[in-house]
Amino acid sequence: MANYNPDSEVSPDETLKLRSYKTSGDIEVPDRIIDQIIGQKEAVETVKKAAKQRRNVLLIGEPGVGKSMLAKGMAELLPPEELQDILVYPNMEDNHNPLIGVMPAGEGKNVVTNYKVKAKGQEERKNMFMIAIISLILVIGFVMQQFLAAIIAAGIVFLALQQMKPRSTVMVPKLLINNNKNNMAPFIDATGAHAGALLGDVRHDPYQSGGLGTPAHERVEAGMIHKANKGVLYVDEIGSMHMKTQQELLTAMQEKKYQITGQSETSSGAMVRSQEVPCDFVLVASGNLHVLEGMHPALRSRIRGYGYEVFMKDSMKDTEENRDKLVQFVAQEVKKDGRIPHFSKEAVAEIIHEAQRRAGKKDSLTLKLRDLGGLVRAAGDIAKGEKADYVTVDHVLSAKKLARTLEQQIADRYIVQKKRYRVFKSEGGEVGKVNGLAIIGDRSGIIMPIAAEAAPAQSKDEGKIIATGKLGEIAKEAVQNVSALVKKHTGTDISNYDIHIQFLQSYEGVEGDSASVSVATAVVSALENIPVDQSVALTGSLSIRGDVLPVGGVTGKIEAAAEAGIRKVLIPKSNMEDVLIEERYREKIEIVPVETLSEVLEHTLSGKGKKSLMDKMQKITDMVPHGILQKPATH
Ligand SMILES: Nc1ncnc2c1ncn2[C@@H]1O[C@H](COP(=O)(O)OP(=O)(O)OP(=O)(O)O)[C@@H](O)[C@H]1O
Repeated sequence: MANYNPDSEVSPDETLKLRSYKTSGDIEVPDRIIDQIIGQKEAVETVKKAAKQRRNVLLIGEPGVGKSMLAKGMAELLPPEELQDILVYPNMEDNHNPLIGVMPAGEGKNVVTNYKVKAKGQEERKNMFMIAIISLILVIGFVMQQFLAAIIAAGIVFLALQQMKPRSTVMVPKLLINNNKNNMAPFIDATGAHAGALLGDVRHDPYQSGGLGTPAHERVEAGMIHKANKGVLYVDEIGSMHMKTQQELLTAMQEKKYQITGQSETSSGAMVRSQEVPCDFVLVASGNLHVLEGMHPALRSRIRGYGYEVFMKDSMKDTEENRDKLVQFVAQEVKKDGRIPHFSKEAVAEIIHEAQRRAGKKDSLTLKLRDLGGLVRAAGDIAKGEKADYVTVDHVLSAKKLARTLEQQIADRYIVQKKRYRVFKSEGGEVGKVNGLAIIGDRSGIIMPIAAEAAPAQSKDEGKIIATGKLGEIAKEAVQNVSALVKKHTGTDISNYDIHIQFLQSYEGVEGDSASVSVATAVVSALENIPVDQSVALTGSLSIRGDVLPVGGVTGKIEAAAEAGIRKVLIPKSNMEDVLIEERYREKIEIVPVETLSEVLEHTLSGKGKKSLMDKMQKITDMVPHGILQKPATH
């Protein structure tokens, strides 16, 4: 039996249940949203605390890790008995300043109904009075046998009374916020809302005069801040909200009430300003780290001072217990979808395997569960299309092929295009040309060919490094790093040369940080005029000591290389445990871990000149006991 961990969120009984299931249908899904949130223990604890104390929360993290789920879960935890109804009444003394009434949830409707009954009674009494007068005129006329005169007189009196008929003195209030006392506290998602929707508005009235207009109080519209009263107001990407709107949001948060006025200055609604309307909400703001740049400093400091900030995780440790949570996740997603069949135990295991791959680092499971949920649904759809009773491993594997992300599709097309136009080769040798590897998006690998040319320096003083494009800075740094190394072991002084570096058809979204080993190899090849084996691709970051340092996304990169027909791929040794390539690629490609630049050159350079260069390097390494070309010392 698995060891029981006292800190665990799952009890031993539950653990057993999770392990002995046949399909995901046997797994119980918790009712509360907060209990459905997986792998974000600290964030969940914080939100529970914040709900108790009615504190604001700022959630920072990658997309699809459960930020909005946490906000919804928080709304469930807030006490519903505090819910209120809000009414807006006409103000007889100042039509432009409607009055606000607040009462316990559920009562607002009754108040409005009472007013409506009263208004109807008054109307009926007026109509009765009119009918009585007209009837009297007609009777008198008929008695006096003055039929035509009686009818004309009745008509005139009818029109006159209609004109003179005073407006009802009973004006029905408008139910601005209608809650049910059995409801949970409101959860309002104000992501991307403009000022009017967020802060409330007063509609424009084209018939303001002549008695045809709509009374001001009826034109008042509640904002999301008011609808979130006693509940949660959730704003994702808060940094993209207009500064002025953020400022108003802060005011509303501090005051817990906010007057409603017309947001458009040219509208008649702008003349109307209601009494203060309660908006006692808890703000849950979210976004990725960049969001902080666009966030109003005072709003941020308010949350920091009177609330909590949480950095959400994007992966969790690959333990038995956490795998169990993913089992629960699959069951949840199937239940939420409501149309797809449940997963067999093996199919769930395949989803867990995909979670390992997507984490991109060793012993981890991804927590980007929105994307993983997409895979669950895609596999479910395939099984449903086949009228299968449950989802099998094959369905998941087909879904993986089918449900490729945009970045993966771009990467696929890229490989096809680059092959067609021979931007890169996967065989033979070429001087100064290296098949680098890069990542676009989250985890899609692509081949990024790099070309280097070395020519004697044009200027007398010193050669130049000419690297263009978005990745130019990285290239320059790589060449600077490599220059000391090259000089040491080949005796060639890079500064006597102008070195041109080009990233061939590099794609805009490429993260080029891991290209420095490739750049260095291309430069050495160009300087020494030794071809690079084009059936090899490589990735790695180069230190000035000549060590190859770890990089991200190795799995995606290796798969892209295999897909492109490359036979051998060099990766930093310290990344070896992060490799989780799919079975079908294992046969296709040899993965070689490397620790130093000399190992890289050993595997990439080919043909004439290689041996003498390697010998030269060896000699220098022997001469420099703690030399830069040695393997790093292991302690
Ligand atoms: N930690 C989690 N536990 C369980 N399910 C999750 C988790 N994170 C995401 N999901 C699944 O992904 C869906 C989307 O998650 P959610 O909307 O909360 O992400 P988010 O972090 O708010 O993303 P974004 O910032 O892009 O809106 C959820 O409805 C749920 O199905």
